[in-house]
Amino acid sequence: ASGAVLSVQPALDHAAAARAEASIGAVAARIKAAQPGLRRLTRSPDGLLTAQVRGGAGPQMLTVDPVTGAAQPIAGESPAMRWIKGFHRSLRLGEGGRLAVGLMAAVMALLAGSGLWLLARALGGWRRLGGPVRAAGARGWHARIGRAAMAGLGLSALTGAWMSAATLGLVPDGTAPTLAPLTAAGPAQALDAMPALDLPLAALRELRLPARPGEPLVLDAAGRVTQIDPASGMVLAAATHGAGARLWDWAYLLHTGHGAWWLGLLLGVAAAAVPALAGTGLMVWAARRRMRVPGNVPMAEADLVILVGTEGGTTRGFAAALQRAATGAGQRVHLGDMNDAGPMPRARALVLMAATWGDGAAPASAARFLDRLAGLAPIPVAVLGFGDRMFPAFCGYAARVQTAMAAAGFAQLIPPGTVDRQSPADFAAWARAFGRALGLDIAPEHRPALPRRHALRVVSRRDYGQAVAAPSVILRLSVRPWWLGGPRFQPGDLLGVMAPGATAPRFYSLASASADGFAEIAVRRLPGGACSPWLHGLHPGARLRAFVRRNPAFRAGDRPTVMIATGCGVAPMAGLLRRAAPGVDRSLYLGLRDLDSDFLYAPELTRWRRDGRLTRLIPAVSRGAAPRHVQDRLREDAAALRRQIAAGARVLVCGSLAMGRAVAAEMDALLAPAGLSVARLKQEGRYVEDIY
Ligand SMILES: Cc1cc2nc3c(=O)[nH]c(=O)nc-3n(C[C@H](O)[C@H](O)[C@H](O)COP(=O)(O)O)c2cc1C
Repeated sequence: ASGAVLSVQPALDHAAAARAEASIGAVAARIKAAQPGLRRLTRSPDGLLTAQVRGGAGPQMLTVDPVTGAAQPIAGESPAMRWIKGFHRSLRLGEGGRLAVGLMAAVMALLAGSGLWLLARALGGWRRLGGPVRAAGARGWHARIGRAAMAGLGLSALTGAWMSAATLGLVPDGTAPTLAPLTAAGPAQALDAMPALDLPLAALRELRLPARPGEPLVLDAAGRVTQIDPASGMVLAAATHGAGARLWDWAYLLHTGHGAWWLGLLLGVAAAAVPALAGTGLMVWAARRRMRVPGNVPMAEADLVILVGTEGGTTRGFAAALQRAATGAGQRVHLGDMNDAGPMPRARALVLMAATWGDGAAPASAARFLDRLAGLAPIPVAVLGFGDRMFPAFCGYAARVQTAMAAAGFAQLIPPGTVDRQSPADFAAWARAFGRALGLDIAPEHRPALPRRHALRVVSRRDYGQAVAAPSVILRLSVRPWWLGGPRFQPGDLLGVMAPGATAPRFYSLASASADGFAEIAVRRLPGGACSPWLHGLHPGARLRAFVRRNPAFRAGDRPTVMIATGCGVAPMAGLLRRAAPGVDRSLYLGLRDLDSDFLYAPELTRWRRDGRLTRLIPAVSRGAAPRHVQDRLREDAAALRRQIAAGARVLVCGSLAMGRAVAAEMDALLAPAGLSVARLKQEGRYVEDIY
């Protein structure tokens, strides 16, 4: 905090300093004419000129204007600023305080470095360091704030440690070299006529004028200390600043921002991030403590290692049930995250329980697992996938893990299993088979609690598509604000709805953020569906209960975005646009049957097109004179799309499974000439699908 306050000073000094294009000699002459008692002239890195003047009233310090030579007494630092500076340098505790501050700076440099390393590891490598952070809550904020402030904090900490070491005499400081006094002869020349003073004012650090006749002038400028003969104005002797002093100068500049006021402000912002980092760090630590598993054995000592790949956290509940049952059967069990896989010398089996997210992608706690696989010694393995049969890549990530394990030489303990929609029966059946394979008599059971459900009320409905046999409805639902216990969500997150009598929830992409004050979904009526006919029967005033599932991959941010949607798939796109600001290139390829019947969000999209949030709206109308599908439109725009995506645009796709596949194939074809592919973009988190 003290650093953040002090960081403002260079900018203030910079603003206060008048600039002059003149030479040191000319400015010194001007000031000497106005202040005959001038003894010493110094220039701060920010450009403030200070004169020491000896007059009838004794020595005086003045701030001088290099253009006019006018001077005013220095107001002196405010007591508050002096106090803060003292605190910042030594906690106001003298030499011991200095040492403590130096050590704290060194520790901070280590923390910044190790924090960066951990972040790179969590994001999947140094090259992904700039990529999106998926973690939610305090963890996500800790990572984002840390990443933004890391360079500034590291720099402040390293240079601060160096400066503390210098004031303690451990490394050389910025003291200028001293020269042996020489005597000069003859009447003094005018300052503005001396060749040795013909240097730009910006190079000046200090100029000392002779106190007595016969003494030389001493100039510290441009990295050299010189003695100047007042009679000839020529250099008598010179010494350059040593490496130590130059290092000190750099450390001073980079630490304080004196001499680079904008750097000072940036460092100040970074310093202000420290309290935020401390707060979020503490929250992460507390959450970790709450997650501690009772009876957990370290990985290196366990007979059985259970590793979990989860994003939403539900898979962990199943894993804990297995851990408890196996522990009860006398096994020494380790339960941890797939990302933390390491040596397990005593284990006789490894269990991998992995959910799948975002069309076959790894969940957060397993993102790094496959990279670490090469370092593991093969032991028998059992893979259990968690997923949802609604998704095309059902348990796709678990299948990838299974293939990779086999390739790495891990024998299969039992065939891979799957758990659909967190089915307790699926899990119990797999667990019994697993127990038999290990000779354990276990029957673990786990019934996941439904996520907290919120009461919603239908506020309005808009009906579309009857005329073209695609009945769709946009339902706007009231929600309680989150600070009163209501749900928090972003466009693209999913609303889980359980129709009366249904056994499993259905998910709908949200077309609004909780900040909009309502939840909105678009529902296509599927004949014989478990949920959509029921939702289609709801009218304003009707009540329902629903929960929110985060879908952090489906975000647009402020990057150029290519959105591709058909039918009700336009809902999350509308949500993103509702919250978007103009000025970013966004295009929407929208598949529909008939412009007059099933053009959902037509008024909004037209408005957003006009106010600049949506750069292009490209409808693909599949019925009528010239039927088109979105993939046809993509093909027509191939060259432009290739350019945009190669330049970093994100692609978001939402709609039916068939459409998602057709679009991916078209995209692969049009991206190939740029050396890109859908798979590659997916890996970079730049091609995100929400297809069903
Ligand atoms: C946004 C999102 C994407 C999903 N993608 C898939 C998928 O591609 N394949 C699949 O089998 N399951 C998918 N699922 C279902 C989850 O894998 C399943 O709900 C799992 O039980 C979640 O486990 P977790 O809470 O431990 O992360 C997805 C779920 C969500 C919310």
